[in-house]
Amino acid sequence: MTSAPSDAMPPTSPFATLPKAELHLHIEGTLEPELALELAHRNGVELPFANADQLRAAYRFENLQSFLDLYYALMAVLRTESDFTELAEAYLARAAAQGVRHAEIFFDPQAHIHRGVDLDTVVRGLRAALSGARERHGVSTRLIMCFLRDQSEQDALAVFEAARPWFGEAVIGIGLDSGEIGHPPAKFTELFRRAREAGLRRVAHAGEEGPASNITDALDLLQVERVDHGVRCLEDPRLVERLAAEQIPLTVCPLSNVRLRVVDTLAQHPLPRMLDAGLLVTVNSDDPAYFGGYVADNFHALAAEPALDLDPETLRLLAANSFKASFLDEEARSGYLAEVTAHRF
Ligand SMILES: Nc1ncnc2[nH]cnc12
Ligand SMILES: [Zn+2]
Repeated sequence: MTSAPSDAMPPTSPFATLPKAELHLHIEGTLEPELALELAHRNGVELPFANADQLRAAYRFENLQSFLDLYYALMAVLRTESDFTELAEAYLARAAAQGVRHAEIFFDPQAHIHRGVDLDTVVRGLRAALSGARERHGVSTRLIMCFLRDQSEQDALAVFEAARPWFGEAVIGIGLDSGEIGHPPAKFTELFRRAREAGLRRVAHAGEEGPASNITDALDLLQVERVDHGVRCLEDPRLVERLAAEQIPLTVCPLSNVRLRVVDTLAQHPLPRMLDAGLLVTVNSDDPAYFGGYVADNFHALAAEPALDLDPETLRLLAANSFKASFLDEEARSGYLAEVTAHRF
């Protein structure tokens, strides 16, 4: 049995030290096969994979849904507070080694609550890792609670209300993820209205597999401040003009787009066209354990693809964009931007 290919950069890659913010990262998508098997063993969860190589070999996806099926199934191994701490701690160590200085981390509360793991277990576990991340790893962090668009708005609202005690200090915003086709933003107007009222930041996956109109609707109906993926915006020239004029950030995930067949090959990725159109594009890893690379691996893969023709200054711009698009305050943002400017490739 062969393993799925990896897009990991060589240890000498200059992109490992380029300071960057990661704005599109599902913590559950950082569950590496080795940790999944260890947690399965510890928690008495049976998995149909005998070893990490067998599990990795299953990481070949036809589309978003075929990935999501495995992603949700493997979450069964995450049961206790310390499982979530271990998961987040492993991500932070990897992120630091990839030049990440700030991470706005997604988690999927419904995916845990629906299988009997309560919200406090998840948030307490994640917080135990994130609270000292600045000191231990040099990475500042925020949490963004994502809602599953293929579930009802009623269910989302119940979880939103239960999470209120965590708003502010622990959870700074909400997002919208999971299967995009057939689940348009219009389904979640009340959820996002409540989030606005509660002073939370707002992002949504849109224009990954779904049409460009999902991006327009996420902006108009949900008043999102950032769009996750957004690559299909290019199908609507008026939307592109608007995104450029308003400098609405797009958190693009190149290796994810290849693995989930949003694009056929990295050489055909629309990122250069998005930059040419004046869009505020950032580079992110999405679900790095499943897609063959973390965020610096994404930078490295882009730089190594001749057809994309991205020079080092463009890659520096992408790193600068990641801080501009973050929810950091002005002072922190300008400190990080100065570090990006000073970076030597
Ligand atoms: N790429 C993706 N799109 C939608 N939902 C997700 N959940 C985790 N990764 C996702
Ligand atoms: Zn995502």
